[in-house]
Amino acid sequence: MTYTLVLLRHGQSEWNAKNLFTGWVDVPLSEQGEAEAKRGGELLKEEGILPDVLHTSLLRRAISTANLALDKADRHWIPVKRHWRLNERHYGALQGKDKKAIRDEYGEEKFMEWRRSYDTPPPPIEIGSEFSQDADPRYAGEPISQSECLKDVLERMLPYWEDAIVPDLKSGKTVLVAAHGNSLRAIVKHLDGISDEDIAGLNIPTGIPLVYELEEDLKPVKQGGTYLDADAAAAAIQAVANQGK
Ligand SMILES: O=C(O)[C@@H](CO)OP(=O)(O)O
Repeated sequence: MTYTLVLLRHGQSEWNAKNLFTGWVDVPLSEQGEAEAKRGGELLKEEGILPDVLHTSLLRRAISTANLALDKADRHWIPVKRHWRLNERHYGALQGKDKKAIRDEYGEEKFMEWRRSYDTPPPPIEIGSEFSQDADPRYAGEPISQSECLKDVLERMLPYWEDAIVPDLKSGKTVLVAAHGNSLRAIVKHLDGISDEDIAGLNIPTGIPLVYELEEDLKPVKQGGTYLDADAAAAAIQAVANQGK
């Protein structure tokens, strides 16, 4: 028997459209992002991949995407679990900054190190500043960060993966995880056993379901899983890679 896991990055957000570093800032979907989310749900329905349970981050772009997609798939009624451990990577002092402006100011190498290196976090965000989450009640009492690299994301995501997602998979449920570019990169790195170096080259497109069939030991039947719209995914992956240029 295999287990079915569907990973869904939120549709385009208003800040994706403006090319701003977002991280934990809770921005809404753009109109295009809403359309992507609905299309994601239609793809699930067309393929007959119908989630039994939903896991989301605490950020509205993931929550809204899941709601729109599941409504299209007639699965709006399934149980939901949410956790900050599925949030986007905390982008530290870069949150709210224009990607191209940061690239122009610091150069391509530093820009890519902050965006995609496995273990170099951006500079920490100042407590109390406009785009900091330190006073946000949804994180009260939680060990939240002031900046994260992908390694940090993987380490804070794994307890939730093991304690909440794996049990749902092992009970035979089709599991939908609606989350973010970098929290999903962490899950994919873990599932596919991607090296710290190679993960830098992996980007996840917005709004296109990525389906993994997993063996009993949770190894993917097919490395990299399957995007339900492969052509759209290839184009959208390139667009993410080109951000800031
Ligand atoms: O700004 C962000 O939070 C993320 C995702 O949109 O960007 P990047 O792809 O540059 O890691």
